[in-house]
Amino acid sequence: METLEEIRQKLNIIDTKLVELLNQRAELSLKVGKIKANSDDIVFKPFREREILKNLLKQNIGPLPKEHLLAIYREILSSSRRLQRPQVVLFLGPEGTFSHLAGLEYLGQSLDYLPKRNIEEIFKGVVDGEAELGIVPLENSLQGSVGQSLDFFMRYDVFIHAEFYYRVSHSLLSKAKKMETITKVLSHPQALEQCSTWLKLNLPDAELVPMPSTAQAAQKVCQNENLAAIGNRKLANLFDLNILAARIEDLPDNWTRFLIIASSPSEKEGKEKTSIVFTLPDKPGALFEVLQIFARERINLKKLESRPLRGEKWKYVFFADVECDLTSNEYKNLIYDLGIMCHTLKVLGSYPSGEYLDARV
Ligand SMILES: C=C(O[C@@H]1C=C(C(=O)O)C=C[C@H]1O)C(=O)O
Repeated sequence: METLEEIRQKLNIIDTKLVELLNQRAELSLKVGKIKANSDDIVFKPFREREILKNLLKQNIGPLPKEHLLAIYREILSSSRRLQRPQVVLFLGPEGTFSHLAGLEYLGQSLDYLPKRNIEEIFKGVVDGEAELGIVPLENSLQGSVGQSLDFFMRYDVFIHAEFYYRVSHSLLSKAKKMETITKVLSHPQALEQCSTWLKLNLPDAELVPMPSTAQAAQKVCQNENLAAIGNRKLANLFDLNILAARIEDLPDNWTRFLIIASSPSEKEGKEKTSIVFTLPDKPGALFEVLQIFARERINLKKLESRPLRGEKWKYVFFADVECDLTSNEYKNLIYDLGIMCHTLKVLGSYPSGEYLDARV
């Protein structure tokens, strides 16, 4: 059997080779960066990245687990983008929110994450060029759409580049080491609600205190051992807290869909989903005609939601996701027909269909 010393020597040799290869890769990223610098092309190419990850998974014969390979590569891609150009991404703050943690997992650590106080500031910042990218929460599998995000797509000139799904799983976090000392539990009202059965069973006497975000709750409980916060388990690292209980949500299959937005449209090919917003003339069959076009072309409608049209009472704007690339040439005539049927029509962008990132891994 090999001795520990021998194995360590082999690891050293492999690490040396890995560093060499990573630097060769970085050289190529810098070259790509120079090419992109001569155009107004954005650096982040989600479709290309997904192809890379897919191919890697095919080649991986183990024993490295798939999740580890993906996590390592997400950081390699993050660094590659950063080498091409410094990248700022706006998210709904403060630091430690689900938006922030989801973004870190999807886009990696090499970006500058800039917190914003509300969703509108994310849209505004992207349009004004304060950042190349923004992360916006669009909908939750249990609670439905984030109405504000839908509304701002109507009002700001931004494009969707990618979507991904992030698991919402809650932990009980505290400076205390045991649950017995906890007298108050702090969190965002939705998180408290999502864990209400667990709380009744395990901390029936604790006072529940609503906070503006799970991240602010985690920050606050650092002050006192009698307090606990509910939020993502990663907040434990961020705020140096203990995880007293994990996966305490009542319904475990809880996911939030996030979108990555930018101020210019996405790359040209290989996209699987398209989001549009439209308003309709006030006449019988107006929505039916639009849906009929999709049915005729055998295009699968993944989402259709109406929202009040700002400034015009009892008028509505529709937000739809379809399962095809409406920006491709193939659908030129269809877009033309839709344009005639709709009062206003805006194609928000086409993008690859999203991955499910499991924060519990
Ligand atoms: C290198 C590129 O830019 C980015 C980085 C990638 C990489 O390091 O492989 C892939 C896609 C882009 O998000 C590219 O566009 O090919």
